[in-house]
Amino acid sequence: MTQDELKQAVARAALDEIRPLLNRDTIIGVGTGSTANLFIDALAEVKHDFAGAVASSEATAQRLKGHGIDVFELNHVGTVPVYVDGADEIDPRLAMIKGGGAALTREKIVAACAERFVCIADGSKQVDILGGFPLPVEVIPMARSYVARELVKLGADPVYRDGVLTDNGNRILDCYNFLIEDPITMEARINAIVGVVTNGLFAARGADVLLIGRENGVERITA
Ligand SMILES: O=C(CO)[C@H](O)[C@H](O)COP(=O)(O)O
Repeated sequence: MTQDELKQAVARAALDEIRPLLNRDTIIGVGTGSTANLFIDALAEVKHDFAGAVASSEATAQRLKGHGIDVFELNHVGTVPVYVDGADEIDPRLAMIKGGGAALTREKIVAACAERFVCIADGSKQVDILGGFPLPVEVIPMARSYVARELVKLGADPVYRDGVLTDNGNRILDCYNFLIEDPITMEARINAIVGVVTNGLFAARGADVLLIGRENGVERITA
């Protein structure tokens, strides 16, 4: 199976996972990226069975609206019963690196407002230790150099993601050569640097359910 087929399989499995939660008042939290896009396409098939969605990025909002799914502002919704999103890496405790698509801050906000986080990923995303994928850090533009120097002190090799502006008008530093033994502690340490908006470690609030796509089918793992 190709990586796209594995992503397709987990997107459909996510629809089955959330189907029992759907009623005409249900608002779903929806993530960003190629796997989340396939989930949105699957969700469109049942769009008359729920109220709408909260989007974790402008791109996701556009895709949802393109399917005729209503998009709600998070401030008007409060909590959502479930948030479905992909990941760049996920470890055995279901801590993740996210933000390859630069949507990490809004993703983390919607995830924080969700009762359950369902992560959908192909098998290539599963790792023992996070950090093979460069950890994204969203920074206030004027703090970029300062934050980079602080990240070096933590052991990372930060690289400015040239030409990328987040939906929040900020910049991204990607931390290379940075294996993360203790994701909960590192998430907090990076977030404590002045000028950091947030980082792509989703560890304090990781996934509750992982639907992982492999050659022999989709495996469901709970935290
Ligand atoms: O965090 C993300 C975007 O900011 C995505 O969830 C992550 O990059 C995975 O993307 P894909 O499903 O395309 O592999």
